[in-house]
Amino acid sequence: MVKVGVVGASGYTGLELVKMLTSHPGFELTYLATTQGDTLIESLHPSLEGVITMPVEKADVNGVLNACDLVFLALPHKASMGFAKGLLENGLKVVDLSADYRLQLDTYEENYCPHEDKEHLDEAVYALIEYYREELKGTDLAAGPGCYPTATLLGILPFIPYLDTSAPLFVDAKSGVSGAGKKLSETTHFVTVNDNIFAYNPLKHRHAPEISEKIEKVHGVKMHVNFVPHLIPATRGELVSVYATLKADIDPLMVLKEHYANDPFIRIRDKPVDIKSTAGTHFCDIYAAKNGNALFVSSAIDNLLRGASSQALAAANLMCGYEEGMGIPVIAYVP
Ligand SMILES: NC(=O)C1=CN([C@@H]2O[C@H](COP(=O)(O)OP(=O)(O)OC[C@H]3O[C@@H](n4cnc5c(N)ncnc54)[C@H](OP(=O)(O)O)[C@@H]3O)[C@@H](O)[C@H]2O)C=CC1
Ligand SMILES: CC(=O)N[C@@H](CCC(=O)OP(=O)(O)O)C(=O)O
Repeated sequence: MVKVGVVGASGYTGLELVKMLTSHPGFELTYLATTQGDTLIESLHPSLEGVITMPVEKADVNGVLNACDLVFLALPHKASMGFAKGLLENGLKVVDLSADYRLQLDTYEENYCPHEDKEHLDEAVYALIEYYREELKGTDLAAGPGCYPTATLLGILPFIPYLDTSAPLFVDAKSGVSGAGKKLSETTHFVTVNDNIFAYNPLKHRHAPEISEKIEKVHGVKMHVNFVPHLIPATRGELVSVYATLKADIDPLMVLKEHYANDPFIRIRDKPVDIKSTAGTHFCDIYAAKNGNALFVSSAIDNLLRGASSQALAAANLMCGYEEGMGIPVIAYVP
């Protein structure tokens, strides 16, 4: 068994990791931490009462090094790299869910803050599983993609060779409120979100440069991404609609089916996709259609799982020589 820990265990993605790791056949959960510690996991998450009992420590690099072979960092940006540095220097395997190791240095510093661990940034593998599977098998540092970039890239990457790259690319994304993490804010307040839907940070969200950078890395094509996220009155789930212009006469569903023929966690749908069918799972459901040269691609994921924790777990599986799908959830919360 590989010994694993979760730092940030009180948060939403931390909880999802604990839920999956409790019954994972190849990983033994040996360390849990938050900023304060001194509690039990079932006290932080009463839903775990009767399922698992385990102490939660105050987060500490030496504590992780003594207890774990691999650690998941479910921490906010900036906090993560401060913590990861000491672990990586000591040879620990790290799967980071924040943005700290996702981007090349200039993109990161333009959109976040000065980087505090430049030394390890180049070693990080972007954990968009279907595109970086082989690299993940050989790395000690996986960087979990953002939830919106995950759904967007899985939908649009197969089409990049067929797009008119001089035409605008629009990404219209909708997310459940858990995408914002557990901290309280006016934007995520019940009264703001209930019976409501609204765009936020239109055309200037930090995930647009992440999507552009990864399109360029995979296809060598520079594309400006017009990205508009919306908040919807749902707890979890993300639906991304991409509007693009084709330069070639293709059958969109055939392109998707051929591209993902060997990817068991991508489901190509013949009808428009919905969030509920992926809630609680690692699946990304994708649908596409065209009208002349107008292309519509729609993808749905669970932001907490495929958008964060199950994608992190799939990366950890590959980093430890396990099957990608080991312990990965596939049964949706339906109805
Ligand atoms: N929510 C989502 O859908 C997605 C989230 N992510 C990323 O995953 C990461 C975690 O997100 P999420 O779980 O939603 O966030 P939450 O705010 O729900 O949880 C973050 C947790 O980190 C803990 N924490 C904060 N600072 C520190 C620190 N210095 N040391 C130890 N623990 C700390 C907090 O615990 P406490 O205050 O109790 O100590 C908190 O519980 C973020 O980087 C986020 O951007 C990525 C993709 C999707
Ligand atoms: C609904 C909501 O607020 N979502 C978050 C994105 C969450 C996520 O994937 O991403 P990071 O790891 O990059 O924070 C946002 O718009 O900032």
